[in-house]
Amino acid sequence: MPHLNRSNAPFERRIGASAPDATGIVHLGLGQFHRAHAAVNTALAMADKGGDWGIVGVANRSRRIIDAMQAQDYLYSILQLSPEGTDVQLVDVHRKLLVAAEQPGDVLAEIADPAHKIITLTITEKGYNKDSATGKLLVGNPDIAASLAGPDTAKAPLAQLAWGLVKRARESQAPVTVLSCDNMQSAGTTTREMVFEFLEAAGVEAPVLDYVTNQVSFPNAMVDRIVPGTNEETKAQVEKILGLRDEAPVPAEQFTMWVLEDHFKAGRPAWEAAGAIFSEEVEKYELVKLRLLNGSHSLISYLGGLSDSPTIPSARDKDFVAESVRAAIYNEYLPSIDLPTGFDPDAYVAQLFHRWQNHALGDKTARVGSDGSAKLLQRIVEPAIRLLDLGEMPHEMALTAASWIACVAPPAGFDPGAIAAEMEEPQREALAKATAGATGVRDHVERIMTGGFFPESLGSRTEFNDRIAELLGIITSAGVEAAANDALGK
Ligand SMILES: NC(=O)c1ccc[n+]([C@@H]2O[C@H](COP(=O)([O-])OP(=O)(O)OC[C@H]3O[C@@H](n4cnc5c(N)ncnc54)[C@H](O)[C@@H]3O)[C@@H](O)[C@H]2O)c1
Ligand SMILES: O=P(O)(O)OC[C@@H](O)[C@@H](O)[C@H](O)[C@H](O)CO
Repeated sequence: MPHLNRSNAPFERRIGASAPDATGIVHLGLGQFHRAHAAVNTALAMADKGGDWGIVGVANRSRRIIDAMQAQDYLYSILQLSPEGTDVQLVDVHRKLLVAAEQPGDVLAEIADPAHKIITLTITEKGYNKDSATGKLLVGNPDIAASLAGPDTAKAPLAQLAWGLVKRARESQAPVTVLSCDNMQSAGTTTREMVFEFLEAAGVEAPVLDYVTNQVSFPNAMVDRIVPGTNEETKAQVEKILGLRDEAPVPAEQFTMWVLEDHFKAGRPAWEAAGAIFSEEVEKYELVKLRLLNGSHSLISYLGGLSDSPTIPSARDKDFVAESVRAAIYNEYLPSIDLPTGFDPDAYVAQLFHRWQNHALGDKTARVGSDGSAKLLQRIVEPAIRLLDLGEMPHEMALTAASWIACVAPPAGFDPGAIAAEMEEPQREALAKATAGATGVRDHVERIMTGGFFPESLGSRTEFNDRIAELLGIITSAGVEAAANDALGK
């Protein structure tokens, strides 16, 4: 089977125009989501309105995607999977690819290059190194600590960004925009805070701080498209449709949404031509998405993981999962959000349930359930505290926490099974250490909730910890469906 490249790529499958050779964007975190979201929007914007917005893509450590894309003249496929059908489209928007671990100096030089007007990020929630308990930069994190000494030591992506901005400040002072495309509340503001804390901890000179204050913007943005991991089946499906071998395709649902603040210091692609929405209510959209979609997604993944559902749609098909998610959304998440103007929550929720039923996409519960310690902070803390303050018990937030604990930090003697074992959890070891020798399920929960994994404002709520422990006890003794029914008051 011939490999995809520029000479054999079918023109009619191309998304938008080919990018020009000139690059205007540097992207850190060349993973699945960037390639199916910002890259696609940028190609579409340039097809309609032009601009020198080719992308320099930076992978963190692995050469896998880069080697495959380079062998294909930077082209790759989006395998769009939905109940309505399957389609392949080709993206041609990257013009240079780097691996940060191998070319750290080159990454800083690309960030500092005045031709580059936007630095986009998908470095994952944990990549911001924000302390769960204090909200401050984790200066003690080994990668951050090692990166503080100087630009040559920059290991973490956040540090590469910060040292790249220092280089830019010292060389050209050219204005630039840093655009986080990660699932975080106040994503831009958070990025700015972490960058500033890093620069202050590194002791950089005052003019650099002035430059970042005045010449670098950090707009907030809400990003949305369900983009699972690639596997051999993805490649086989693309091959069948295209008649070409693509080693770097990305599966994705059809739905896509991007809401951004229009605060760009040095211009931007005409993303509105691709359907992006520019709004001053972005933080409200972020909350809607992080709670209704991502918060529910976490709950589906942990309930699914504990009931042998390998995919989100197979979990969502279970009545007790669907009922739990509806209760979480309508009783606990929605009342916690000041909705954007004109927003129709029922239509949004109906659309979510439809998206979660996408068996063709087959998004994995293990993917969605990964990194829970970084993600649940964005999702359950405020809605839980809100209800507790009103004297009500947030049963579904407690169920989310209990099922997460059951999956990644199970009490002694409980085996959550193979799907839970597949979930990546950066705090797995720390959680195991914190709970070692716990005297029972209540003590186990107490050690997690007060162990620095959650802010004290939630961890200190005894009544919430009691409820988590009750539900965790039911999960371990009678199973997750029984716990979900208990949370539903059945
Ligand atoms: N996949 C989705 O459905 C989706 C949807 C919306 C938003 N997002 C956001 O995009 C992020 C990345 O998702 P993805 O699907 O591209 O994942 P991915 O695993 O394909 O890519 C993650 C990228 O992040 C970087 N990274 C990984 N671990 C890191 C670490 N410990 N520190 C710093 N950087 C690290 C790597 O460079 C990697 O290329 C998510 O965490 C989320 O915030 C994803
Ligand atoms: O990407 P994460 O790791 O923040 O969360 C997992 C999923 O909820 C998420 O990837 C969704 O698929 C995505 O946020 C949809 O836009």
